[in-house]
This record gives sequence, C-alpha cells and structure tokens, in this order.
Amino acid sequence: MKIGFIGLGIMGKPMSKNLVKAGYSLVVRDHNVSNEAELVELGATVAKTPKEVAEQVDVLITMVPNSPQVKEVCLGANGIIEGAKPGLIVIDMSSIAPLASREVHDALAAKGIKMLDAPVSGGEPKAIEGTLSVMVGGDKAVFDQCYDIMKAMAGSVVHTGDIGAGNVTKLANQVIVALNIAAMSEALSLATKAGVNPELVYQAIRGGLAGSTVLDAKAPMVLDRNFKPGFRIDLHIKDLANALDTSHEIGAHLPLTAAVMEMMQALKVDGQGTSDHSALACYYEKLAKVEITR
Ligand SMILES: NC(=O)c1ccc[n+]([C@@H]2O[C@H](COP(=O)([O-])OP(=O)(O)OC[C@H]3O[C@@H](n4cnc5c(N)ncnc54)[C@H](O)[C@@H]3O)[C@@H](O)[C@H]2O)c1
Ligand SMILES: O=C(O)[C@H](O)CO
Repeated sequence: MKIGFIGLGIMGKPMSKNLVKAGYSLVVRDHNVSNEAELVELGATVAKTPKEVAEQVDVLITMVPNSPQVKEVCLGANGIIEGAKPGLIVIDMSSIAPLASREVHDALAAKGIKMLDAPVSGGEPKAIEGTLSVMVGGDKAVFDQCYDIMKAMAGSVVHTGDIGAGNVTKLANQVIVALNIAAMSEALSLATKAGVNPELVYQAIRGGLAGSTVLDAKAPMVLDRNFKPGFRIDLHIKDLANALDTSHEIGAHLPLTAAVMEMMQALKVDGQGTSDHSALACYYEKLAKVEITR
C-alpha cells in the first residue's frame, strides 16, 4: 500500500520514518524541502504539491501546524482534493480546531474522499519510539481500515467518536498538559524561593501522588535549563486558543486554561514563542526572581 505524508517537521519526520520501518512505501512533501532529504535516503519519493501526492497514494497523512495549513493542503490550489484517486483516505494527524476538521471532512466527502481526524500525544521522544497515543474521530469502518497504519506509529490508537472527536480529545489533552506544566512550575518556584533544592523536591515527589508523565518529561528540562523544542510555546498557544474558542462555542468554562494562556502569551511577547513549553517555568522565575536549576 502507498502512503502519502505531508508535513515532515519535529513530529512528522519520525512518524513517517516509522511507517517506512513498518514496510510501507511513502510519497512525501514538506514546504521546507530540506526536511524531505532524510526520507528520500530511506527510499521515499517526493512530490511537489499535495495534489501530486494524492494522485499516487491510497492513504494520505497530514501533520502540519494548524487549521489554516490543513485547509490549504486539503482544499487549496493544488490541494489533495484536486488529485485524489477514488477511495482515497486522508488521516489528518495535526492538532487543529474540531470545527475545522468537520469542515474539511465535509468538503472532501463531497468529492468522495474519506477523512479521519487523528491527532497525537507523546511529543518527539514518543514519535521517535513509535509509541504515540493517537485519538481518532471519524467513521468507525474507516478507523478499522486505517488502524494498522496508525498503530505503526503508536502505542495506543483509540476511536473517540465522529469526525472532530479526535481533536476535541486532543484539546482536553492540551489543557491537562498546560495546566500540569504550570502547576509544576509554580511548585518548583515555591521550593526554590524557600531555599530547598528543586532537584531534590522533584526526586522526592515523583513517585507520589504529584508524580506524572508531564513532571517526568518536563522537570528535568527545566532543571537542565534545556528549552529546545520539543513542543513550541507558540503551538501550545494555538491549542489553548482552539480550546477557548471551542469552549465559547459550546458554553463550557475553562478559567485555568485562560490563565495559563495569558502566561504563555507573556512569554511569547518576551521572545520565547519558539522555546519548549517547559519554558513556562521562566514566567514564574521572573516574578519570584529565582532560577529553578540543579
Ligand atoms: N512537537 C510536539 O511535541 C507535538 C506533539 C503532538 C502534536 N503536535 C502537533 O503536531 C503538528 C505538527 O507539529 P510539529 O511540532 O511537528 O511542528 P513543526 O513546525 O516542526 O512541523 C510542521 C511541518 O509542516 C510543514 N508545513 C507547514 N505548512 C505546510 C504546507 N502547507 N505544506 C507542506 N508542509 C507544510 C512545515 O514546513 C513543517 O516542517 C501540530 O499540529 C502540533 O500541534 C506536536
Ligand atoms: O501531548 C503532547 O504531546 C504535547 O502536549 C504536544 O501536543
């Protein structure tokens, strides 16, 4: 089976490499052509536009930043919609607004193209390991057809509902991750200001109730002063904006998300939008006049 992969950034590159490892033959495309080279070395071929990718494949995965890029790749000039073979399935694995997933799905469906929204969690390390968590919205029969492809990049692949449900699940994930990083930063700045070594605080609490995947992934980055992304603050702002917009549309209430969004915006204004989201700790450090380090 031939698979297309559009968007070979921090996540898309290792994810597509795992598809090659699993024996799939790939046609790839990225705005930034230098990102294509490593896949070509592994035997993938390159197409110049999403339309050209769609002409050659049975399943096409997209992994681009946000809703406008997914719309451009799927529905824009030289987009997937212009080149799709009959029966093409699009799996959008980007984290985007659920409403945008439904709009793109409906536009593709009008041309007979099927689509799942299947965002992921686990970051670059799990993308490399092939142990991502995939949360999927869309028709269950299409999900079943694509399960093995998604599993080649993942530890778990869960169908959470109709189209858009994958991205609703991802927004929930992003709220939990953002609030956890804020809680960790708040706690470690308190300990540091109180004169207790934050490394020892981390070691003491990580096995207790305050322990978490986020704490283990992000506290060492803060303690090492390593804010290389990973997951950029500007992408997390995008997700929290999508969560807040969605909550306003449906009448949910996200006061903690709104507060953390403001902190991330302040860091972005300060020039840290391209740092890893663990740099949220710097917001607290600046106010408390401390550095959380080993
Ligand atoms: N980095 C993470 O830890 C992480 C984890 C889970 C989910 N995500 C989500 O995955 C998606 C990708 O994130 P990333 O960190 O890999 O971002 P990235 O910026 O590293 O990669 C995005 C890639 O898409 C390409 N691109 C953008 N527009 C394009 C277009 N129109 N046509 C072709 N290529 C295009 C860019 O050149 C880039 O290589 C985002 O939605 C993000 O929120 C990221
Ligand atoms: O869950 C994750 O992998 C991060 O929050 C980035 O989306």
